[in-house]
Formats: sequence, structure tokens, C-alpha cells
Amino acid sequence: MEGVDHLADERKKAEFNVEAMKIVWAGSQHNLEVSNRISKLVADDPAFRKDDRTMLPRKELFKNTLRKAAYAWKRINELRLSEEEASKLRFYVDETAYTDLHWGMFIPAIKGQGTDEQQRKWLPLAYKMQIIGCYAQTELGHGSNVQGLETTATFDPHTDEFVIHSPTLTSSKWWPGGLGKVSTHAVTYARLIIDGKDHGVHGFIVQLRSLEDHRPLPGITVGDIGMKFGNGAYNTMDNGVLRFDHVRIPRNQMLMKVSQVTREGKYKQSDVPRQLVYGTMVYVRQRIVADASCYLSRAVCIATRYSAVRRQFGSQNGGPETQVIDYKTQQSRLFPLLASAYAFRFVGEWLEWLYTDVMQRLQANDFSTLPEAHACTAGLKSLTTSVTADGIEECRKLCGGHGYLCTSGLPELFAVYVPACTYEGDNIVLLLQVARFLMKTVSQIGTGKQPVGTIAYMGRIEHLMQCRCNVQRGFAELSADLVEAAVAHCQLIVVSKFIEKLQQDIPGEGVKQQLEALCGIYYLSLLHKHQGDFLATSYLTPKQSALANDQLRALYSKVRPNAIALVDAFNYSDHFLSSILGRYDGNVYPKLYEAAWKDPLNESVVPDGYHEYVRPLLKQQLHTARL
Ligand SMILES: CCCCCCCC/C=C\CCCCCCC/C=C/C(=O)SCCNC(=O)CCNC(=O)[C@H](O)C(C)(C)COP(=O)(O)OP(=O)(O)OC[C@H]1O[C@@H](n2cnc3c(N)ncnc32)[C@H](O)[C@@H]1OP(=O)(O)O
Ligand SMILES: Cc1cc2nc3c(=O)[nH]c(=O)nc-3n(C[C@H](O)[C@H](O)[C@H](O)COP(=O)(O)OP(=O)(O)OC[C@H]3O[C@@H](n4cnc5c(N)ncnc54)[C@H](O)[C@@H]3O)c2cc1C
Repeated sequence: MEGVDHLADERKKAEFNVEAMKIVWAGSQHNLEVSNRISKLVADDPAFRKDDRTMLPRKELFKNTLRKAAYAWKRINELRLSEEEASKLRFYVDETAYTDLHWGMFIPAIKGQGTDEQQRKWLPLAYKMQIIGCYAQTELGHGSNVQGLETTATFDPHTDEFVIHSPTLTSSKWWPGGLGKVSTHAVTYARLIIDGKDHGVHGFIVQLRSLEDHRPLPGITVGDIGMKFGNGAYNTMDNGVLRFDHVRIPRNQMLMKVSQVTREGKYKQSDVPRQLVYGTMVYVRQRIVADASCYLSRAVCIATRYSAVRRQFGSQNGGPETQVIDYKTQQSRLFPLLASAYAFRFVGEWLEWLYTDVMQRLQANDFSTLPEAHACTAGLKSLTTSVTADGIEECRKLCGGHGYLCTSGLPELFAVYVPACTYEGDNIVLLLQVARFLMKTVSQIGTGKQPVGTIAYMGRIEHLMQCRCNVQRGFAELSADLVEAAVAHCQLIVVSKFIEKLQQDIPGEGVKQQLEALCGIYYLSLLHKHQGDFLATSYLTPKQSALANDQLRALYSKVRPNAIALVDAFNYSDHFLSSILGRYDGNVYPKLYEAAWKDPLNESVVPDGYHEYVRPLLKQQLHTARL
């Protein structure tokens, strides 16, 4: 029935102020107001339609993305949107595009690694989109091992230029988003060679395409790497391949904040750590953590609403069947994900603060917190993206068969999100970085250095103080266990930031109580999952473990009546969710039925191909049957 809220009874059960929770989720009243305004702007504009995305062939899909990106840019300028509003617009348009890399990596790379003079030259062009850039680091042969990149940038003192070259097939740049078909420029990572000496990997601004006719410049071979996983999804992006054949660029196009090459060909290093060349990745990892809660909450919103609509079994005396959300098994799969969405929101806020703090310290030449910032961004990126990708898939299963339909919104959400486990650093490779940081900390505790920040707790673990460890010895052999330790460390950060959030003043009737329940679900479900480890190490007795499980079940019951309101607090419009199962009004069945008839396959009653391929079979069967 149109206009009826099928979830109204569920909404009436809420024991807290949903509007106040919306503010907590958004971060502030101001953020909520901006979100509401921009979300409506996008939802009301037919140019941002996206319900046909999974059905479009690649070329059409890609052209459509170009159209949307250009239109978004036009609206940003017409409406004079601020950076914050423009970023929200990108969020609600909800279509991965070359612009993500231009704004999200190309510009930050120039800002982070370019000198003031380089920034003055390149940033105004990039801000006005008079040049469009990408981040060309990964190659066919190497992604994780950045120091293994093969592209060379050889200094030519006669012409004061670098010669950028791809010496092997495996040195071809491979994967950069926006590179395939759109970017005019790339921040390109290459080995700096001066006078035959290899100075390692550095960033260079290289023009790829003519600003007149968009054709590749001499010496450049560039194109798209082909279709990726899923329909729609990440195929709106032109991930590219790029080869250089002795391409010359002026010396001043090497990004020279961290190290410089003089006119005479002298290599000079600033006082800053060389790891700052990796700074763009730290920035983006932090952004990815902030985004994880958005993707997870979106899937959880769909699965929670549908679980309240869907009924199976349990009818008493001809009454309605049981809502599947009332099954404890459904709750034990769904509610920890709901709790994780909130937990990731708060840890994302904290990581943004940490990143800002580190950047301010770097300005003042204080590099002391850089290793911790690297470990936190790498580890939390790994943890939150893995849980989110698995969580989206779990939400699909929680929606039964209908979750497998594209109109549920979940298949595309999974396909567009799952590469986050790989890009910006493979999740295992990043956890190994955290493990290395933890082992270094242990070795420093042995020398009497007190750990601070997110590793302060290690100073309170008695037996660690007796440990003497060499970071390399046994590291590879024990790496699988060390990765588990790294995950546990990151989970501890998430839990502690959730608890810190609860220590703040949180207005709104019942809001804090709901967050306390979710926080409990978050850490108790982790404890439940890893109870074998806790029991084996005697951190818990079997009795405590059983009590914790009882408490967890009690919290599921506490959250149950509030579940719909807790996902309403994410404040997602139907346009943004793009899911029949997750509709705000819960009017699922008529809409599923209606949508089926819109599938192109149903445009004709007899399908194309029937006469060539089906009818001959049927005729043959008829003939056999007569025999
Ligand atoms: C129009 C409207 C507006 C629109 C607005 C849009 C805004 C969008 C905003 C954001 C969206 C962003 C979109 C994202 C899309 C993502 C697309 C994907 C991009 C990519 O994938 S780019 C490529 C990423 N590649 C990687 O991540 C590679 C992974 N590998 C590495 O990072 C490293 O090589 C390593 C960490 C594995 C290191 O290996 P190795 O041991 O060889 O290390 P070394 O190089 O020798 O260094 C050792 C030393 O350095 C420390 N270290 C390492 N990394 C860092 C770091 N990043 N920062 C600080 N320190 C670092 C390491 O710990 C060692 O230290 P110690 O010697 O132990 O002390
Ligand atoms: C959708 C998408 C977009 C991307 N966009 C960009 C972009 O814009 N710009 C760009 O430069 N790059 C981009 N990339 C590339 C991306 O950054 C790399 O794919 C990523 O860093 C992983 O590197 P790899 O492919 O070399 O994986 P590999 O390192 O080859 O990983 C293969 C396997 O080996 C394991 N492994 C690797 N090293 C170790 C180790 N030391 N110890 C234990 N196990 C290990 C990994 O865990 C993994 O299981 C993108 C990738 C994708 C999928």
C-alpha cells in the first residue's frame, strides 16, 4: 500500500530521542543540517538517478558517470558550495568517479609533498579543474612493495629535465583510478636516478594528455585496464594502464618538499623523514576509516528494516508469523554489525583528530607521533574495511533470497566496497606494519621507555616488561599470529574510543543508554568470538565467559525494540540507500513485484533468442515425445 508506513509500529517502540541520535551520528547539529540539505538536493534532482546503474553496459555507464561528475561540478559552482558541502554532494551522489582521485589523492599529494612554489603553480589549476590528476603509484609487477617500483626518473643535467621511463612490462603503471580515460596529469612515483645512482622512489608531476584534444602526449601509452567485479559498482571508474617511453619533464616537476635535486644534479634531503613521501596514503587511509561506518551502516539499515518486515514461521492461531528480527540467531548476526557501525563512526572521528594533530606537529618539525599515526591509520583501515566488507555480505545473507537481487542494493554495495580491503594497502600487509610497530614497542619497553598514546596499555602488561625482542628474529615465522595480535590491538583502540565517547556529555532522552548498550554489544561480541583466546590465556574464567554471553543476549533484547530507530538515526534517504528492502516505509513486496517488470528482459513476452535457440529444442523434444 502506497503512503502507509509499514514500520510505524516499530518506530513507536523506540525508547530514545531519534532526532538527538541523528546529531550524534552526524557529529553536530551543523553537520546534520548540511547533510539534510545536500541529501535532498541530490535526491530531488533526476540528473543524479542511479537505479539503472547495474543494468548499463560499461561504455554507457562510464559516459553517464562523466555526465554526472560534470553536472555535479556545475551545481557546486552555481550554488557556490563550500568544500564541506561539495564533499557531502560527492557522498550523496554515491558514484565512484575520477574526481575522487583528483580531489582525494592528486591534490593531497601536491599539498603534502610539493614545495610552496609548486603548490602555488599547480593547486589553482587543479582546484578549478583546469587540469585533472590521478595518483600513479602501483605497477603491474608491484603494488604493496612500493620500494620495488621500476619506473625510472633519470636526471639529465644537460637539459635540466627528468626522463620518465618504463623499462619493463612489469613497470607499466596499473590500477590508478582516473588514469584510463580522463586524467590530464598524474603524480607519478618513480625511482630517482642521478649519475647512475638510485635514490629510491619519489613523486613527479607528469602531463599525460593534451589539454587541447585529450590525446596522449608523445611517449605516453595509456588506456583502461578493463571490467572489474560486479555490475555498476567500481566500473564507473577508469582504472588505467600507463607506459612511458623516455618522456621528458622539467626538473621542477619533481615534488621537492621531502628531498630536492639541484640544477647541478645534487640530491639533497630535508630534515623531514623520508616516509613523508607516503603521506598521501596516510591521509587517504584516514578517510577510508571515516567512510567505513557509512558503508556498513547503509547495509545494516537495509538488513534491519527488512528483518522487521520479513516474517517466517511461528504463526499462532492463524495470526501473523514471526518477524525474522525476533529470532535470536538473526539478532546475534545483525546487532554486532549495528554496534560496529556506531563504533567505527566514533573511531573515525577520533582518527580524523589524530591526523590533524600529527599534521600540526609536522608543521612544527615534531615527527615523534608519525609512527603511531602510520600504525593507527594502517591498522584501522585494515580492521574497519575487512569488517565492513564481510558485514555487507552478511547483511545480504540476513535478507535471504531477496538480498541477492540487485534491487536490494546489497550486491552493488559489496562490489563497490570490497576493493577497499586491497587498495590503499592490502589489509594483511598493513596489519604486518602494525605488528612491526607493536614489536618495536615491546623492545623499547625492555629498555625502560614508557609507551604513550594508543600503546600506553602495553606499559601496564607486566610480562612485556621482561621481554627482550628483536623485531626481525622470528617475525616472518610468527607473522600469522602477529597479524592476529595487530587486529586485537586495533579492536582495543575501537573499544576504547567508543568508551571515551560515552564519557562525553551526550544530550537527548535515552540516547546515551542506547549507545552504552551498543558499546556493550560491540565488545562482548568480540569477547564471545575470541573467548577461546581469553580462556587459553586465563584472562577469563569459564564462569566469567558464560556471564559475558548472558550479558550479550540481554543487550540484544534491550536493543531489539530500538533497532529500527537506531538505523533511522543514520538519516539515509531512499534515494541514497537505493534499496527496495531498505525502504523507509517498509513497503517491500509491492515494490519488488513492480521492479521485476521493469527489467529489460521483461520488455518482450517472448525473449530475443527464443526462435534461434529455444524453439528448435522444443521442436526436437516434441518429435522425440511422439516417437
Ligand atoms: C567534486 C566534489 C568533491 C569530491 C571530493 C572527493 C574527496 C575524496 C576523498 C577521499 C577519497 C579517496 C578515494 C580513495 C580511492 C582509493 C583508490 C586507491 C588508491 C591506491 O590504492 S594508491 C596506492 C596505495 N598503495 C599502497 O598502499 C601500498 C602499500 N605499501 C606501503 O604502504 C609500503 O610500502 C609499506 C607500508 C608496505 C612499507 O613497506 P617497507 O617495509 O618496504 O617499508 P619502507 O618503505 O622500507 O619503510 C619502512 C619504514 O617506514 C615506515 N612507514 C611505512 N609507511 C609509512 C607511512 N605511510 N607513514 C609513515 N611511516 C611509514 C615503516 O613503518 C618503517 O618504519 P621503521 O623503519 O620500522 O621505523
Ligand atoms: C579498485 C582499486 C583501485 C586502485 N586504485 C589505485 C590508484 O588510484 N593508484 C594506485 O597507485 N594504485 C591503485 N590501486 C592498487 C592498490 O593500491 C594495490 O593493488 C594494493 O596496494 C595491493 O597491492 P598488490 O596488488 O601488489 O597486492 P600484492 O602485494 O601482490 O598482494 C597479493 C597477496 O600477497 C600478500 N602479500 C603481499 N606482500 C606480503 C607480505 N610482505 N607478507 C605477507 N603477505 C603478503 C597479500 O596479502 C595478498 O594476499 C588500486 C587497486 C584497486 C583494486
